[in-house]
Amino acid sequence: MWQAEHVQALLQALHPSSRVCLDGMTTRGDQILDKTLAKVGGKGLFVKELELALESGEADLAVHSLKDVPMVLPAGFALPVIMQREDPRDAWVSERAPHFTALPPGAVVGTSSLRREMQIRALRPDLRVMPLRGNLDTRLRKLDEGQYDGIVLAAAGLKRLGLEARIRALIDPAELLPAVGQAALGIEIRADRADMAVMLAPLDHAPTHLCALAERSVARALGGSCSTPLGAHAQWSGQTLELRALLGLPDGSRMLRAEVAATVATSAQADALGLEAARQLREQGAQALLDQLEAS
Ligand SMILES: NCc1[nH]cc(CCC(=O)O)c1CC(=O)O
Repeated sequence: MWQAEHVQALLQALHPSSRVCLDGMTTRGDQILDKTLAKVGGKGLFVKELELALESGEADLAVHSLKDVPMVLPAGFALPVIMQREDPRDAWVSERAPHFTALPPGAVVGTSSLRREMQIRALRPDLRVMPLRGNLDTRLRKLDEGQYDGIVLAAAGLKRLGLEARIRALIDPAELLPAVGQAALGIEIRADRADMAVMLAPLDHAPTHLCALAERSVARALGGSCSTPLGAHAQWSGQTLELRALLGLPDGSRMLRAEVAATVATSAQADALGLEAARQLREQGAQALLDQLEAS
């Protein structure tokens, strides 16, 4: 809702003679909270219901956390706008230790993300990683009740909801590579709504958009799902796009890394950079890893 209200306010300011209305919806991803996302399975858990509203014309645009948007959109939909991203890092929230690497042996870390679990266990195989789901308040409450020694979640969500004070450490992407699209908002429309694309265009942030395309390209090329332990993070430094990607097993026993950079000005070049990262991962045996993940 914060994200939708944020876009509503920006759009309303851009188009004072229009009325921008909010139609709050929940999705399967919001409703099913007793399972990890990897176990709920299926693509588009956080977006499908919104696409139905776009399809029927009940809604003109849908605001998503880009992280939750599948790498391939269903036919007839488009994602013309990627907004400037918040802090893309993961955050460490704990009263017990200044960082998860400083926890005593056997301590319990909460996260339901296989990407986070893999990277935490690679650095600290002795820690116990336990499932943690629910909205931000629920996750913080479970921590405060003492079920975990610390939890890891996206810094962006905490910052947006004014909970930044809970952050004990912002984790360096070199230690914990963020998810594809983390901390960026994407706006989805029906592909035939050229009128909406024009109205929304000023909300797009070109550097974030290029980063997001590169990150999404590597994930798409590997053909994983939300249960694939995959991280990808791009940074734009004026002209050069730097992209890092990481694929491995949830227990952290195997991790493949790619790092690529190129001068990027167009969407096609950003896509190509993602493909190059995927190629590097495949060269190191990504397919065998993906097959092993699929079978497990
Ligand atoms: N459904 C998971 C999800 N999708 C987006 C965010 C956080 C905000 C963002 O990355 O934009 C989260 C929660 C989390 O990872 O802690």
